[in-house]
Amino acid sequence: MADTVIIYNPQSGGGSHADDVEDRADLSGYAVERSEHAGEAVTLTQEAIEAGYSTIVAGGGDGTVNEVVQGIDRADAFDDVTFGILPLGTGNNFAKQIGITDLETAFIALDDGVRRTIDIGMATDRPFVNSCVAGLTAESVSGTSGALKSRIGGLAYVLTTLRTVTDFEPLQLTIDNEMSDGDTPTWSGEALCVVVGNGRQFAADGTTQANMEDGLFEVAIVTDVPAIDLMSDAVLERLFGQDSPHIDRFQAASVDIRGHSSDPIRFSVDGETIEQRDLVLTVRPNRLRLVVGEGYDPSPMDT
Ligand SMILES: Nc1ncnc2c1ncn2[C@@H]1O[C@H](COP(=O)(O)OP(=O)(O)OP(=O)(O)O)[C@@H](O)[C@H]1O
Repeated sequence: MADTVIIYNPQSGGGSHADDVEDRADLSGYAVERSEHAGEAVTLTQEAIEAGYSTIVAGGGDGTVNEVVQGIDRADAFDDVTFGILPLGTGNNFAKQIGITDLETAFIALDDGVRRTIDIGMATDRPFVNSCVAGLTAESVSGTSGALKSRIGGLAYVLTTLRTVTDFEPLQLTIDNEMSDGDTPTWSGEALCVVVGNGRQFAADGTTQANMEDGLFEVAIVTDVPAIDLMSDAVLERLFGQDSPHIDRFQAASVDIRGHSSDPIRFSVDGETIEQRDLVLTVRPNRLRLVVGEGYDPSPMDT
């Protein structure tokens, strides 16, 4: 039996890749399981693990990545399997961050590439690889310019959302953090959004890469936005770039977010929306064994 299975979403990225995927998978001797409806990749992953596959590949976009990671978690198999990605979605945001830029690169990495073991985040009992955003969510991902992203990192996604939102009520929050030195500071106040990043695009120091193997989240609290025209990238960069007075940035091993109002807060956990008043986010250090591309630099902050 093959030891690698591709959990394939034929609808991702608008479809039309089925033949390429099946042919190329055949060449490498990988099995393919197609999902037939949203959410099915979770159960297909659990079944594949039960059947004995040791490398589980999400063939799709960020939604499929999310479902396969949920499946690995539900099978309690982080210690047993390696996770890979074929970037077949529209955005492929997470795949790009780990050097998996296109289909052929992905197959080369699966066949013979580097494996790293990265941190994952837990939003209570829901695993995430990229981010959890409270408040404003990154709805305008497609409208985010690459240039702005390369200058202010993953926050660019959230901040360009500000252009489409006119009446967003700030959240009243208390946030308890556990820092790497054991300190547990509390933040309390009004925030437009809180971005808890695990992925490489959420860099604490304003660069575009964060370390995904350091056991820490990169946290950014956007505290206020001046009432000026945000349409130009230059304005966003000036307001929210390095040392911005409008953002508090820090690293933490756990983040406990509690709303002051009785209304629930909207959280986007790797793109899935949940609504609740409180949420505890913890890092599970070095938890997910991952197939990465050549562009993946394990500790970009140190270079
Ligand atoms: N057979 C299917 N038919 C319809 N929807 C499906 C099917 N299989 C999976 N899905 C759903 O499609 C959603 C979107 O897929 P996915 O994220 O893989 O691609 P995408 O949206 O094109 O890419 P990205 O998220 O990277 O922009 C997933 O959340 C999944 O639940």
